[in-house]
Formats: sequence, C-alpha cells, structure tokens
Amino acid sequence: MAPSPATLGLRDVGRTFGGLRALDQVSLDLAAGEVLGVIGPNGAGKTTLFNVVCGFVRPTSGSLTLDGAPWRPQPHRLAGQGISRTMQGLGLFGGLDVLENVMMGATRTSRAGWASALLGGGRSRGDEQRLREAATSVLDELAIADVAHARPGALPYAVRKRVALARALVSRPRLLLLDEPAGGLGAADVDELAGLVRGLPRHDRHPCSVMLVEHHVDLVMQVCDRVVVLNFGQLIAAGPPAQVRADPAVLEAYLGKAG
Ligand SMILES: Nc1ncnc2c1ncn2[C@@H]1O[C@H](COP(=O)(O)OP(=O)(O)OP(=O)(O)O)[C@@H](O)[C@H]1O
Repeated sequence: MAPSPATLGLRDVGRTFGGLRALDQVSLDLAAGEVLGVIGPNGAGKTTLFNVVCGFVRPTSGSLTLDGAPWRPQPHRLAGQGISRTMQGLGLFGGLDVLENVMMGATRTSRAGWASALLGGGRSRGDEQRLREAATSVLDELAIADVAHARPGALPYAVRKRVALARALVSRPRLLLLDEPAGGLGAADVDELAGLVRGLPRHDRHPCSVMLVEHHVDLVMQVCDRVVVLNFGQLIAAGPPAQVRADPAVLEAYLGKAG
C-alpha cells in the first residue's frame, strides 16, 4: 500500500534575529494531500518559515508536529522522514547528465533500502538498475525523459527547474517543500508547473502533501488548496485562494492597496 501523505503543524512558532521578529506566533496546518501556499511581501518571513520547516533555522518559540507527533526538524533527517525539498538555487551537477542528477537525488536522500546500498558502497548492478528505473520513471512523469542524457547546462532554465523537481521526487516523498518553484519562469512554464504541482497529491502510487513558498501569486492561487499570508512575520490571513485574494488585510499588506 502506498504511504499516505504527511501532515504538518506549526503552533505559535516564533523566530527572532537580534531584535527583529522574523516570525511571530505563526500557527498553521497542512493536511494530508493538501497543497498549501505561503505568500507575503518582501521580508514577510516566508524564507524563515521554510527554513524552520527544513530545520535550517531553529524557532525561538513554539513547536512543530509531523503526522501529529512533536517534531524537531533536522535537515539530515528529513529524507528518512519522507520529506524532500527544492531550493531556490537548482544545485544540479553540471558534470552529470539529467538522469544521473536525478539518481543522485535518491542516493542523497534515501535513508534505507536500495539507495543506501549505493551510499554505503554495497553497490550491486541490481541496485543501480533499480535506481535508474526510479529516476527514469520520474523523468517520464515530468515529461522530460527526452533530455535524460543531456547535461543540465545545455537545457533551458525551465527544464532545469523540472530536473530539480524530479530529483526531489525520486525518493517519493510524503511531503514536498518547494521554495519559489516559479522563480525565473515565464507564464507558459508557470502554467505547466502549476499542472505538475496540482498532480502531486493525486499521484496514484506516491501521493504527497505540498507546501510551497512563493512570490508568484498567480501560481499560488492556481495550485493551492489553501493559502497563508505572512506580513512582518505574522500570519494575517489563511484560507482558500479566493477568500485570501479578497481579504482586505491581504490587499492592504501584500498588494500595497486596499480594495
Ligand atoms: N539570518 C538572518 N539574520 C538576520 N535577519 C534575518 C535573517 N534571515 C532573515 N532575516 C530577516 O527576517 C525578516 C524575514 O526575512 P525572510 O527572508 O524570511 O522574508 P521573505 O518573506 O522570505 O522575504 P523575501 O520575499 O524578500 O525573500 C527580514 O526582515 C529579514 O531581513
């Protein structure tokens, strides 16, 4: 049976940097199989929130839960907990082809089983074959199998972003954290990305929950089941996209105008 998508909770999470409250009593929930968007103007605390969930930044107050249990995120343990992330920088290896880059995603992120055999040196031909098949299958799903043997540097930026997404998905996470997935993409590529992200919780064998932190409001409104809005570190609105879009506090804070 496929593992179920993860749930995530933040309760009164705060983070200060010196005297600055980058996050101020933020509480939110991500339900299983939900796509949750986090938006807000520059400096609102989005990256800090993302980094708290990834374990790069420790909250100064509050608590987190994963699947309802108390959770202290640590970057090196995320993979073992079924969590993958993409970062703003693509971080692809220029000397490897696309397929190898995606295979690296599994070897870097899997804790147990076939992929760890590759890390531990107990590498067999069967392991490698399985890894190759897993990577090929994700490339297929993201419609980039045709560039499997190209070097990332030779590909358009939008395709490289898709490779980075494939690398995060090859470990078949239960929770995917996306940091500005639409950054640097044109309108057509954003639409395609929206389709891909929307499909993630509906994957027939490996459905996952998704949290995405994003500047691109249109993408967030297109793909998210719910959106939370930060401003000066505080959560000022949360709800379905249409509701959030019409919220006067959001218009005021995020779009810089009321009504
Ligand atoms: N490591 C740090 N040290 C000091 N201040 C920080 C640090 N990280 C973030 N901040 C401050 O915390 C606040 C929130 O920053 P953050 O990067 O989380 O916002 P953001 O919403 O991601 O902004 P942007 O949309 O511009 O990327 C900002 O005022 C920022 O200057």
